[in-house]
Amino acid sequence: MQDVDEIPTPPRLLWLALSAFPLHPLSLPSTVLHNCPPHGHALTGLPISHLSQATATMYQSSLPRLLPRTLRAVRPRTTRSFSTEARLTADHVRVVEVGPRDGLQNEKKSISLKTKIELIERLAKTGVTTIEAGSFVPAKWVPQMASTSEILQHLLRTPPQSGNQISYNYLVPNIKGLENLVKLMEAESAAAGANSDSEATTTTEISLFAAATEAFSKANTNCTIAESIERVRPIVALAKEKDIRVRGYVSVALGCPYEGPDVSPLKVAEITATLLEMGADEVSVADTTGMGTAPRTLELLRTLTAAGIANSDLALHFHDTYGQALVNTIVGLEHGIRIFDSSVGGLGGCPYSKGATGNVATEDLVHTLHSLGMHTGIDLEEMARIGSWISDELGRANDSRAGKATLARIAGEKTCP
Ligand SMILES: CC(C)(COP(=O)([O-])OP(=O)([O-])OC[C@H]1O[C@@H](n2cnc3c(N)ncnc32)[C@H](O)[C@@H]1OP(=O)([O-])[O-])[C@@H](O)C(=O)NCCC(=O)NCCSC(=O)C[C@@](C)(O)CC(=O)[O-]
Repeated sequence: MQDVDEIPTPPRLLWLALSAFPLHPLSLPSTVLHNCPPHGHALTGLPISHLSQATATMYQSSLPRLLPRTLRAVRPRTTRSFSTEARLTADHVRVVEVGPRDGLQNEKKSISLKTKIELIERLAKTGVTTIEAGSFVPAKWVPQMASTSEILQHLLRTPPQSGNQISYNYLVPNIKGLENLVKLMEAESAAAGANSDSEATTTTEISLFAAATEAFSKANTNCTIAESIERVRPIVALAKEKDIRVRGYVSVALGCPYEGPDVSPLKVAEITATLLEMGADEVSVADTTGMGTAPRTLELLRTLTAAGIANSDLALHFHDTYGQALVNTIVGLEHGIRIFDSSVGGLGGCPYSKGATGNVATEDLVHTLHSLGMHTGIDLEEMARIGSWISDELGRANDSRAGKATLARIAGEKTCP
C-alpha cells in the first residue's frame, strides 16, 4: 500500500470538483495562487530568531538556503512524518466526527446526557471511525460539556455497537483535564477487571489545542500562545505514558475573530511543527471562523509542506461560516490531505468566535467526497437521518444541504409507485 504523501490526488479531481463552484482556484490568476502575501515570502527572509529552535532547525535542514520569491518552487528536501496513523490509500479519507463535542459545546439549551449518548451510539453505526465525544474542561467555561465524565464511563462500560473499531476522542485544555480522564479510565478498567471487552472495539484518545493568534489564545485558554505550548508538554508526556493517542489542534489558522483574516501561515506552521515534535500524533489545522478562502488555504498548506510537515500528520477542520468549507476541503484534498473533521447536521460554533457557524456538515463532506470517487466507509443515508434527528432534538435548523436532499430523495423513492 502506498503512502498518501507519495500519491498524487486522483487525476482531474480538482477540476471535476471545482467546476461546481463559480470561482475556483484554478480560474484565479496564477499571481493570486502562486505569489503569496508578504508573510509567505518571509519563509525566505525571516530571521531564525522568530522561529522556535526546533522549527528553525527544520527550515534550515529542509529548505534550500536561497529560495525563489514564490512558494511555487519550494520543495522540502525531506518530509518528516510523525504519523502513527495506519497508512492511508490515496482514495480513502478518514472523517473525524466532531458533532458530539465541537457541535454541541456551544448550544445554549441544556442537552440531556441521554441525547448525547444516543447521538454517539447512532454515529457509531454509520461507519465513522473517530468520534469526538466530549471535553474535560471546567463547567464554568463550557457548561454543555459538564457531562463528559458520564459519557466516558458509559462508552467504556457499554461500548456502542459498531461494525468497526472506533476511537472516542476527548478534548483536554490542560493537564488537569487529562488527569481527570485518566483517573476515570483507570477506575473503570479496575472495576471491569479482566472481563472488560471495551478495548476490543473502542479506543480512547485525546485532543489538545493551541491558537495561532495571541488574542484568541487569551480568550479561549486564558494564556499566551507560548504558555499554551508549555501546557502541552506534560499532557503529551502523561498521554504517552498511558498509551493514549494525541491529536493537536491549531485554532484560528485562517482567520481570527479578534485579529482578522491575515493570520500568519508561518505561525501556524511553527505551532504545528512544535506540537508534532512534542509528540502529537496528528495535528488538525482549524479554520475556526470559516474565514478561509481557497487561495489562502492553498498558501497555508504550501507553507506547512515547506516547513517539512508530512500530509499524513495533518487533518483539516473547516467551519462553514462563509460557505467555503467544501471548496477549501477540495483544495486540501488536492494537496494530499486525507483526514477531515466535520459535524453531523453542521452542528456547532465556537464560544470564543462570535458569529462562527458550525463545522462543515458531515453529510455534505461525505457526499462531496463520494462524488469525487473517494471512500469514507460512511453510510450517507444513516448520517442524514442522524443530522435530521439531532437538529429536531436541539430545535435548530438542519444545516446540511446534502442531508436534507438525501432524506427528500429517500422519501420520494418511498412514495413513487
Ligand atoms: C484552560 C482553562 C481551564 C484555564 O482556565 P483558568 O480559569 O485560567 O484555570 P485555572 O488553572 O486558573 O483554574 C481555575 C479553576 O478551574 C479548575 N480547573 C482547571 N482546569 C480544569 C479542568 N480541565 N477540568 C476541571 N476543572 C479545571 C481549577 O481546579 C480551578 O478550580 P478552583 O480552584 O477555582 O475551584 C480554561 O481556559 C478552559 O477550560 N478553556 C477551554 C475553553 C474551551 O473548551 N473552548 C472550546 C474548545 S476549543 C475549540 O472549540 C476549538 C477547536 C478545538 O474545536 C478547533 C477550532 O475550531 O478552532
